[in-house]
Amino acid sequence: MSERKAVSRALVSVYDKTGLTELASGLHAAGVELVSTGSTAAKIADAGIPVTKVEDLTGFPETLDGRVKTLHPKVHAGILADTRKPEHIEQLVELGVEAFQLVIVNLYPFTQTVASGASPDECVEQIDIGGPSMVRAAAKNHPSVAVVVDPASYDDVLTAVAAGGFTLGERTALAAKAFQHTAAYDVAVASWMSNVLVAEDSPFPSWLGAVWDRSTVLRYGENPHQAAALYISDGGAPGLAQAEQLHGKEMSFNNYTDADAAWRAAFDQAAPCVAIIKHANPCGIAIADDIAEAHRKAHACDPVSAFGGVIASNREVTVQMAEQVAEIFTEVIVAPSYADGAVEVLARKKNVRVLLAEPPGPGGGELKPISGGALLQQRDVLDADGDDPSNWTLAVGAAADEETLADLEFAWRACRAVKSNAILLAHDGASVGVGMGQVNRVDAAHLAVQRAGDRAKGSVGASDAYFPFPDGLEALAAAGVRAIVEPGGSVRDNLVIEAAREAGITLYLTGARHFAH
Ligand SMILES: NC(=O)c1ncn([C@@H]2O[C@H](COP(=O)(O)O)[C@@H](O)[C@H]2O)c1NC=O
Repeated sequence: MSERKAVSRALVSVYDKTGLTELASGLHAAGVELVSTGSTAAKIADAGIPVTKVEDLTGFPETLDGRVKTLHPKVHAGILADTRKPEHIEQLVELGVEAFQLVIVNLYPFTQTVASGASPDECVEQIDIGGPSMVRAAAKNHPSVAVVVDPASYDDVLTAVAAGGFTLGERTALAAKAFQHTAAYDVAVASWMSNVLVAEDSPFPSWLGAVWDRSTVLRYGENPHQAAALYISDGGAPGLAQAEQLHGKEMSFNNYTDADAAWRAAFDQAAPCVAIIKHANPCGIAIADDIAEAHRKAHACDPVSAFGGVIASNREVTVQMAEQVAEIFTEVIVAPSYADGAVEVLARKKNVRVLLAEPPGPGGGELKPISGGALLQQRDVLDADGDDPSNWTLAVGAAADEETLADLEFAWRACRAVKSNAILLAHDGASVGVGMGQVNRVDAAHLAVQRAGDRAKGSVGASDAYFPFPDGLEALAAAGVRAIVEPGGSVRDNLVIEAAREAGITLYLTGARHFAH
């Protein structure tokens, strides 16, 4: 273990004064001399703890509304002197500067000020300059100085000081944290400056900076030879990545991607809904008045594929639903809450991962890496005019009755959870046949019909994009599908509509498309 470096002098300058008095009192009791800025020094002094004001150290008043407080060689030479070098120590003596071994700083609340809707001038005033300068200086000089940016670490600071100071390993880890902190701060400032303050006629930011914190190292990635980890975005809306695991084996990479798809699919429906996902595609989606019933219907769509599936529920999981799930080999179940006793029922299976998550947040951007760059798009949400049946165009056939229209709407919303080319057949609020991920639409139609079997007859169908030729619609009609909803917009729409007329089925056009690749 590396030698500890004793702390005899600390510079403390904090905006967030949480735990400050206890920290200062502990440091003072350990014989550490304290130097502090304006209101930090005032709070320490009010607690009866001796402290030197930075102005007394520099002989220069804090000025320009606090824009200049610690930006002074007497402060920065004291932080930056590499005390491993005798010549640095000699220079400090010549200049009458004393070294710091500990720097404790937290920064002006820039992000919170922007979020409060403050004016540009007020936001600019909350860009901390002196603080990051001290933090970066101390972090650079970690062989000689320990730097602390998080009030939650104050107990550890007092423990380390009492133990004779920080080890080099501890100082290095603190320095890395400190640079992460200033980098994240600068990402926030740079994003605001370049994308908010500099007005540009584009819905997309001219500059993208992101901060991700590693949450968990996963056992492996999509395949066992791929290493993988889960990261959480700083400041983003909470979702599946922050889910609390209530039971079961460690989540895998594929569990996360499937659970994410299931989560989105379940919340695409307003009624109580259960989505069962395998390999990012639904093998069952259903709605019902009761969540256990929705699960029964979703499972019935394709019980073979639902084996080892990932289940999402958009309502509290009841004990009854848990009893049903416990009968089936399930990899993951995710829900916004669990009724008393439901987790215990699920936990009868040792391995099933039981997750509690916040419902998916609204809209936002979606970043997709490609070689050499990334694509950014708005998240696909089901709120286009064309997603509302009252805006659909009846292209041909008898207008759907209330029940049929409800099924068509369910199918339309469920279909967008299916990888394209996608055809989904539904009956009574449940998928009965799903044709997913085909490289042409007619094959997706055949697959949906094949999976539905006898259930295709009398069902309704949804297509995530238009039929480029009549053949896909004809395949559905031949299997007995009685009403279809699709975006329309093909140059051959007239042929598709004619095929629907000949088959005697109802065809609605939405004008909206929901590809999922
Ligand atoms: N200008 C400076 O020289 C300067 N030095 C330190 N600060 C910040 O002032 C705050 C502490 O000030 P006070 O102790 O007055 O509350 C800290 O958040 C610190 O990061 C400064 N403020 C802004 O840049």
